[in-house]
Amino acid sequence: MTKLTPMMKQYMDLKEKYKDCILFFRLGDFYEMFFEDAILASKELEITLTGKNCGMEERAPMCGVPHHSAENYISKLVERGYKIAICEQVEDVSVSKGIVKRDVVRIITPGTVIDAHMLDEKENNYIMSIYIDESGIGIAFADISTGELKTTEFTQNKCMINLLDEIAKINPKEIIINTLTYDEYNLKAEIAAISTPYIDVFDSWAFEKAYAIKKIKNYFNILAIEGFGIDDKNHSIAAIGALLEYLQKTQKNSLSHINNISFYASDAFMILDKATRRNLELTETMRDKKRKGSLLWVLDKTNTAMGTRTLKKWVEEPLKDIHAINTRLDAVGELKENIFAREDLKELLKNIYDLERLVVRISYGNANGRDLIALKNSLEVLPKVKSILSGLNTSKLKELLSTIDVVHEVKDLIEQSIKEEPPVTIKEGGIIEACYNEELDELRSIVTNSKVWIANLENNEKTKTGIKSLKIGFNKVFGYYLEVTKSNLNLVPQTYIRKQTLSNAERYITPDLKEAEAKILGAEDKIIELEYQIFIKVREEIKQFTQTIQSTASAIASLDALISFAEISDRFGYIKPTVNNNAIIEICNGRHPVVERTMHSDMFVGNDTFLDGEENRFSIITGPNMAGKSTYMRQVALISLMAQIGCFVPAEKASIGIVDRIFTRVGASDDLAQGQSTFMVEMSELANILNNATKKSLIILDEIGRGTSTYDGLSIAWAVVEYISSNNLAARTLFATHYHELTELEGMLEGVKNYCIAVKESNDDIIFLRKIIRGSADQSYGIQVAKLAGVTDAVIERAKKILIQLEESDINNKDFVIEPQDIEEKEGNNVVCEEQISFLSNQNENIVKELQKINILDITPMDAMNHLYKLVKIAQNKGA
Ligand SMILES: Nc1ncnc2c1ncn2[C@@H]1O[C@H](COP(=O)(O)OP(=O)(O)OP(=O)(O)O)[C@@H](O)[C@H]1O
Repeated sequence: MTKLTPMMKQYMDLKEKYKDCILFFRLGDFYEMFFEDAILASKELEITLTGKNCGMEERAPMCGVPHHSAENYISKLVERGYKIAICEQVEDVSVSKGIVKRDVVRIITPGTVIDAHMLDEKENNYIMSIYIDESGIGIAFADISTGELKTTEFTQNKCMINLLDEIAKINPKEIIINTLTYDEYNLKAEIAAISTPYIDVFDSWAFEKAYAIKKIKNYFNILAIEGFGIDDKNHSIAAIGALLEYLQKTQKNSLSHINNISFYASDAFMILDKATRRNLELTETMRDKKRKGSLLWVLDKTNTAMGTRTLKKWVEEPLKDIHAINTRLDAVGELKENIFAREDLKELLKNIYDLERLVVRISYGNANGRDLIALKNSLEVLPKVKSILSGLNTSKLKELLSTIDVVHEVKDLIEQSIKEEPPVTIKEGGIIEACYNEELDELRSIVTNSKVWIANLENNEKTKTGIKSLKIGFNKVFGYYLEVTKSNLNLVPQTYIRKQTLSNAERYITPDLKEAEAKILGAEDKIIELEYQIFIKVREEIKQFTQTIQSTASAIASLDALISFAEISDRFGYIKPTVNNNAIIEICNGRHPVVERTMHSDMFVGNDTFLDGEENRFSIITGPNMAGKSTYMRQVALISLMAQIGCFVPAEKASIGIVDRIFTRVGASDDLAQGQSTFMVEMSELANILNNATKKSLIILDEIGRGTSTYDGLSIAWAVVEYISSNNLAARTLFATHYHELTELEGMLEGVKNYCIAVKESNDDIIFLRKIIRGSADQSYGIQVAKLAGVTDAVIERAKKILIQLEESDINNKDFVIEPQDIEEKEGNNVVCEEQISFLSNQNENIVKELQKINILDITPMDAMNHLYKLVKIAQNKGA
C-alpha cells in the first residue's frame, strides 16, 4: 500500500485541474515539475531529470528551476506554445498541521505574457478571440501588458477575407476561437499561413450572447454595455465575452488596467492583405524578415518603447479619414519647422520609461521599488513636455497637451515614500524614505541609537579592561560579541560570558550587549515587515491612477511617433502631401523611401506619377530588367501609404486621392510549404485582387503571367488589363511587364497609358537612366543585363545568335527553328582541350591517356567524377 505525501497529494489535485498546463510547483526557492511535465520540461529546457520520493512505489520523475531565474525558462516554453500554470504558496493557515496551502496564481500562455523580460518592447503581444457563425465574424483582441482591448466585426459577405486581413495586421500570439470549420475553410491552416499564433478552440458557452453580455457588465462593473458602442454588435460581444472569460481564467488577478473596449470599423483603415504587407516590406524585409531594410526601419526614430509600438501600428493601419490624416500631417509640419521645440521634446522623451507596461506591473502587484522610481522619473519630465507643447499650435498637439496629466499626486507620493535607489526585492527593507512614516522612523532610530551604543561600548570596554585589540563583531549565529585575542585573556573581566573559542581569540557576550542586540534585531525585523507593508500600500494607492497614466502614456506615444515623422521628414527632405477624396495620385519627383537610403544622396533618380482613375487610370510600364520598374511601382504605393499614415513623403510635391486598399502582385514568391506552386500563388493573389479591388484601390502588378508559357501568360495579362481598366472596376493600376505586345492596348482601351523606364545604349552595353517616360520600351535588353550580371561570354554570344534567329522566324512568320551550334564553335572547345592535354603530356603520360578518353562535349557530371577519381589515383601513384 502506498500513501502519497500531503505535498504530492496537493500537486496531484492541482494537476488534475490544470491538465493542459505545465505545472510550475513552488517548493522553497525552486519551481518543481513532476511526472510527464518533468520529462517534457527536462527535454525542452535541457535540465537534469531526477526523482522524488513522494510516498509512491517508484520515485516520481522531477526537475526544477530556480525561482529567481524562472522567467527565462517559462519564456522558452511559452514561445514553443506551452501553457504554464504558476503554483505558489497562497496562505499558511494550516501551518500548524504542517501543510502549506498552494494554488495556481496565474496561467501564462503565449498571448498573456506581461513579464518584462519575456516581451519584445517594440511589439505588442496580442491575444485574439474570434467568434464565427453563419451571419458573420466578431473579433476582440487585447494586449494585457498594456491594457489595450479592441473589437470589430464583419457581417457583410467576404468576411472571411476580412478576418484573414485583420489577423495579418494584428499578428496575434494566441487565438481562441469557437470553431475551426467555416464553409470550405480549414481555419487552422488559413490562419497558420498568415501568422503563427497558438490556436485553441475555447468553451463554446463563453461565446453565447447572454453570457457574454453578463460577463462584460460584471467585468467592467457597469449596468449597460451601450457606453462602449457595441450594443448592436452581436459578433463583437460574443468575442469579447469569451476573451474576458479566458483572461480571468488564466490571470486570476485584477485586470483593472483593461478598463475600456474600443470598437473600430475595419473599413475605417486602408486594408492591406498579407501579400501586400510582405511585398511592400512595411515592417520587415521579404528575404530575411529583418526590420532593417523595411519602411518601418526608415520611419522609426522614436525615443520611447510606447512610441515605437504606436508608430508600428500606424504604419500597419493607414487612415482613410482626411481630417484625421491632416491633423497628423499638420502636427508633423509644425514639429518639422520648430526644430528647437522638437529637439527639446526628443531629449525629454528619452527619460520616459515604458509607462504602458509599468502601469500594468503596478496593477498586477509585480512592480518593485525601482519600477516606482522609474515612474516618478518619467512623471517628473511631463511638466516640461507640457510647457513646450503649450507653445505649439496645431490641433493634434493641443489635444495631446490636454491629455497628458502630470499626475503630481503619484509623483509626490513616490518622491516622499520611496528611496532614490531602492533594492530589487521588496521584502528586504531599504525601500522607504525617511520621514514618511513615524513608526518606521522610530524603529530606525532605535537601531541607530543601539548601534551607536554598541560602538561606544567597544571604546568603553577597551579603556575599562586595558585590552587595546578588543573589538565588537556580529555574526548570524551568535549575534553581537566581544572578541579578545588569546594574549589578552588574562585581562578579561568576570562579567564576560564566554561564547565561542577561535584558534587565536575568544568571543564573549555581556547582558548589556545582548539587551542592545535584542533591541536592534527586534527593530530590524519590524522595519522589514513595516517597509513591505508601506510599499504595498503606496503601490495600491498608485493603482487608482492607472487610467490617467494610461491615457498620458498613449499621448506620449503619439507625440513620440509624430516627432519621429517630423525628424525623418527634416533629415531626408520629405514634403507635406495633400490628401483629398478625388481619384488623383500626382507625385512630382517621388523617391523610394527605403531604396534611396541604401545609396549615396542624390544617386536616386526621382520620378513623376499621374493616375487619375479616368484617362490615366492604368499605366503599362515596360523597360529592361534592372531598369527600376519594381522600385518605381512600390515607391508610388509607399508614398500613398505614407501620406495616409500622416507622414511627409519623399517627393517634391504629392497629392494623394485617398486609397481604400493597396494590392500588390510582385515577383515570384513560392509557397511550396503550403503545397502551392509559384504560378498557383501568382494566380491566387491575382484572384484576390480581381475579387476585392474597388475604384478607390491602388493596384501594383509586377509581371503577371510570367510563371507559365508565353502565350498563356500573355493572354492572362491582356485579359487582366482589360478587366481592371474597364469602367466596372477602373482601379488605379501600375503594371510592369516584359510582354511588349501589351503596349498595343494604349488607344484601344480607355484609361490605359504606356510608360517605360529609359535606358541608353552604348556600344554593346546599356546605361540605366532610371527615368520613367511616356511611351514603350523598344526592346528587353535581357541579354545585355545578363552580360552585366557576369554570365559567361560563350553563353551571351550564343544567346544573341538565338535571339536573331527567333526574331527572323517571327518576322517571316516561320516556325521557330534554332540552328545547332556550328562545328567551329564545337571544335573550339576541343582545341582548348588539346592544348591542355599537350601541357599535361609533359607531366604524366598516363594522365594524358586518361584525358584522351574524355569527350568534353558529351560528358555527364557522374562521368566527370569518375574520370577525376581515376586522375587523382594516377597522380597519387606517380607521387608514391
Ligand atoms: N530611380 C532609381 N534611382 C536609382 N536607382 C534605382 C532607381 N530605381 C531602381 N534603382 C536601382 O535599380 C535596381 C533594380 O531596380 P528594379 O528591381 O526596380 O528593376 P526592375 O526593372 O523591376 O527589374 P526586373 O524587371 O529585372 O525585375 C534597384 O535595386 C536599385 O538599386
